[in-house]
Amino acid sequence: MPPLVRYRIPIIGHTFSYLFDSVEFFAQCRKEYGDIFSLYIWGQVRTFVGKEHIHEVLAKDDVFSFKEIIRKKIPGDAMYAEGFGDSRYNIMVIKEYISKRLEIYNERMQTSLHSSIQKYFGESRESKVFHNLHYPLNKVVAALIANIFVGEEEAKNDEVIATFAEFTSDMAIFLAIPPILDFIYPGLQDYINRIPVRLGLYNPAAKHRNILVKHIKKQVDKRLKERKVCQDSWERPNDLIQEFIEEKNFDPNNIDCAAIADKLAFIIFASIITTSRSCTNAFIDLASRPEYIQELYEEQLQIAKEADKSGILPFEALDKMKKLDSFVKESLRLTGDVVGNPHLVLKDYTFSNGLQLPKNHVVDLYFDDICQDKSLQGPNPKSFEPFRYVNKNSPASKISKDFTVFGGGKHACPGRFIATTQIKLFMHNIILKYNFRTESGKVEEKLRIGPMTFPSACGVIFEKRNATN
Ligand code: HEM
Repeated sequence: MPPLVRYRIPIIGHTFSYLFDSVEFFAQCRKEYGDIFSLYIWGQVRTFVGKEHIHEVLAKDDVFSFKEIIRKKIPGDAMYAEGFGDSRYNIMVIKEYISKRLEIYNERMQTSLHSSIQKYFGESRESKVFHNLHYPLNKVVAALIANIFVGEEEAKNDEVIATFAEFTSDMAIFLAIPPILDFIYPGLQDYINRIPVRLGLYNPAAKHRNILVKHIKKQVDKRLKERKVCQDSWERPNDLIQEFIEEKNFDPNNIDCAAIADKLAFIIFASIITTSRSCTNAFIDLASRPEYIQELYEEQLQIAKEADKSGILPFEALDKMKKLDSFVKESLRLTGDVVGNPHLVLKDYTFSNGLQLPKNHVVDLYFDDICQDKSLQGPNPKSFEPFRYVNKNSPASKISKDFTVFGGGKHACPGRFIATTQIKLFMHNIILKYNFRTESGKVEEKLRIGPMTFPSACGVIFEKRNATN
């Protein structure tokens, strides 16, 4: 078994150090116990795996499962007939229906971004201070993703954008409840959390599901009717609804819009807050370091020459944002989560170094051990070096042994291409349009809750650029 780090207070074990001193505490454990060690947290022994063995966890999906942890924590099975759906199908949807067709969505994503930036940040030449930028940026990303999932028309509806924006945080309540009852019996908290959902007393998904069903029904009815009338001259809409309508098992005589809404649920859950959080972090990381804005601005100005009259860039222009891509990747690398991405052990397992784990054990990845390691990241791994990846053939969407923000192995995030595309497009536009800096004039740190981080709620000063600055 992995070594259990010494602790003094029975029952509480390492819970306090995990919650209130995670950065130093994990570094100390790593130094004393090596790259695999166990801690006693919330009444349970959990194992943390560092850089030498993280890839074993990510590669062996017959042994380690992230999805099973989500299933245990979020009662998707009690809210949806099919739970959170079949993960192979979810991956296929993202790869085949979205990533391979990103070019088709290019113009729409940019148009959506232009209007969202205008809506939330405005055209005024006077400087303005915005606080808590994660809130508007979550809506910006929600509108972008809704556009691809339910189409251009429905994505303009505020109700739809609100559902896309709020779905994950409403569901994440189950992840946010501290598992205090696990001190009494491991797993008790998840069991109790499920009860009100099973009894039909509480269901955070219900409101969003109804909204999705209403808008999907409107589109499906409209499209089937128009296709019949227009026949060959009908212009096929591009979005996930249309993809689902064209699947073999879709029956136009027995349309189940709830089933279509349920197909979207997990993908909405996985896509929006992850992307908006990273987008907000990248933006505040740059506002914190205004000395890099000019260099990035010059790159964006050069690329903007390829835009058409409406300011839409060709899809290939994204590949030319070399410095911006590196900046985004550095921001992702320094997200600041010390540990995370828990996996359930599905069967007894022996690591390549001989340490053994029993079935049903939980293993977390020790991210800092990769993200802040000199041998993997090069000199000054703790400092933010925005152009670290320029000319390294290492784009932000690339998973590798030294970059596990999108996981790795078979279950590496299939949405990473769309996520990085959206973050870069947002940053490109915001850099071209505004000058910005933190209100404090300092580097703003993320909000830390235990080993996890959230975007800073700090003030950022926006000033609309003149044509000359
Ligand atoms: C910056 C944004 C994002 C980050 C940091 C992120 C991170 C991750 C990570 C670490 C995993 C791996 C979990 C594992 O180890 O099994 C994952 C899986 C997943 N992500 Fe993302 N993600 C992001 C955006 C997206 C987007 C935009 C989508 C959808 C369009 C998406 C869909 C998924 C799905 C469906 C899975 C599960 C894959 C599977 O079961 O094999 N993600 N993501």
